[in-house]
Amino acid sequence: MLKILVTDDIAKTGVEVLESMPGATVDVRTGLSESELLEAIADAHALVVRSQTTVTDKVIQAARNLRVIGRAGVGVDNIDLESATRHGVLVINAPDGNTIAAAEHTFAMMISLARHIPVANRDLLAGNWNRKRFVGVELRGKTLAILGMGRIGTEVAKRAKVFGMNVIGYDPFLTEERALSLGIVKASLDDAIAEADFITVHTPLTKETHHMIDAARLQTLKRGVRIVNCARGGIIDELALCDALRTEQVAGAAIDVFESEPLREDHPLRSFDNVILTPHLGASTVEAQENVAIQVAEQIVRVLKDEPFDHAVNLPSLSAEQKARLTPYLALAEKLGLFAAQLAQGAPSNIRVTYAGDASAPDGGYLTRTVLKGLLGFQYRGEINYVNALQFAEESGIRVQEVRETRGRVYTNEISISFVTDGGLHQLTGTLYSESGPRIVELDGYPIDMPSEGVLLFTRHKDQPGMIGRIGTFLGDAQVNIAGMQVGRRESGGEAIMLLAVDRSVSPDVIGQIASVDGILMVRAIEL
Ligand SMILES: NC(=O)c1ccc[n+]([C@@H]2O[C@H](COP(=O)([O-])OP(=O)(O)OC[C@H]3O[C@@H](n4cnc5c(N)ncnc54)[C@H](O)[C@@H]3O)[C@@H](O)[C@H]2O)c1
Ligand SMILES: O=C(O)CC[C@@H](O)C(=O)O
Repeated sequence: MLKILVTDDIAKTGVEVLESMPGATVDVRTGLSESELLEAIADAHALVVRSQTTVTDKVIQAARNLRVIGRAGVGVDNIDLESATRHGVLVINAPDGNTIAAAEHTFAMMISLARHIPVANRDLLAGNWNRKRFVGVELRGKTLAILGMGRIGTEVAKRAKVFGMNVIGYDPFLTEERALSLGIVKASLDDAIAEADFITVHTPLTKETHHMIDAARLQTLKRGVRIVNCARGGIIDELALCDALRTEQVAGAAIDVFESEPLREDHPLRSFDNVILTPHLGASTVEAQENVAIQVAEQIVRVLKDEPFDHAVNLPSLSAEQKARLTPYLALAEKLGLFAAQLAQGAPSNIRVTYAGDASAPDGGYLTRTVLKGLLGFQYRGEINYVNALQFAEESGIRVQEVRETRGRVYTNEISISFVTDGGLHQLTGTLYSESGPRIVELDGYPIDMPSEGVLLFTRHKDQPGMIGRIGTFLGDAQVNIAGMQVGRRESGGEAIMLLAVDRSVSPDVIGQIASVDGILMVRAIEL
């Protein structure tokens, strides 16, 4: 039975999607202390969180069966991604379900700030009627700097244009062409903020964006600027912002997200009339919560069912067309990796994977991850998967190289692995026949043709009379039937290879007997 643990409040519709998965139990337990979380996650196969649960390295290490962490939302800064990747745990999110909610909240904050709505409301409820005190400013004609022109930044830009604002966008991935099509101006960070009457941030929180607006930058802004943060606490230095509010360098701020949440009761941001605070409500609409809960739940189910999934945060993303093209090659790549592991019998120091012809189209590294999953996963008892394969190789000092060639040497598509171990260099090539599926077509430089499945016996031996007969006799005596045979040699009397397809596993005793035959240089049982 698979266990799906949900530790933050997600919409009921999302929980229902999880509950509809046959063979799974869903355990919804919110508000857990760290020790309760460590206990609950120990046997969980999937974890679903929003932003309240902090998924640390300790939590990931305590999770013996964890395959996937789903974030019902965008930001994954509450998840230790590095640890998840190292432990082969997939992290997925729901990237677009709350875009509109967050953009609308940003706009609500900006208008409230411009027109003093929260403070005027409080004042009126206190019994006053102060029309002169709350004269605001218009958005029309003002300059808005948007830092981070992704999904939410783009939606904010569209709304700002409708309000007649001049919009400047800063984002390393913003092209002139896209800026033009949105009717905004692309600028560097410092140029964007220098002229702004309003600034809003929409980047993730990363090492680069942490305190992107700090004390020094606040001093370079136009006096009287208004600042909105509905992205992540920590992008703007909160204490520096408080100083700039005190000196009136900043005329107002609207903040939804904080460096530490919940915001502590004595935080200085709570003391300003011209500061609007909301408790991380950017994504809190009925629609957004349904969207993200369903989106993440559907992907969790797909991951647990070993079906193709979307929105992986710690794997490269692929288009539907790339996925469809890649699927048959994944099987071949994994079989080649498995074959290589059993051929090598020792850790490789160098692995080169060459993709040729139809197999060489860009794939975000998935095929190489799959080769490594087969190769290293066999040697390290399955602890390697698509998520951690490259990192594992790197940390183990294994040099992995990818080569792409437009044409195969013999076939229209080829995947070749060459790898070096203490025992020497091996090379293996596979291809995908449209009629008969994945085949092994080259082994250590000898052309062969075998399906990449079942039980195989590989020998390298001296090319001398009687070798094949003696190997056949050992197998016959052990009741192992031979289903197919490929032999190859470069010159008579030199070295030769033989690859046998057999009907059942060959015991280590039989392998030992074959290895002891005079003239046998290498023998391997290979199960694919
Ligand atoms: N308040 C909320 O409840 C709420 C809701 C949703 C999202 N968010 C936050 O908003 C952020 C943005 O969400 P999104 O859906 O637009 O994400 P997105 O990935 O679509 O956009 C983020 C953009 O930031 C840009 N960026 C990254 N580093 C940058 C840098 N150093 N300088 C400038 N730009 C940089 C990226 O290029 C990207 O275009 C999320 O990371 C999340 O933390 C908050
Ligand atoms: O879970 C939430 O409500 C917040 C989500 C938001 O911060 C996000 O990054 O998607």
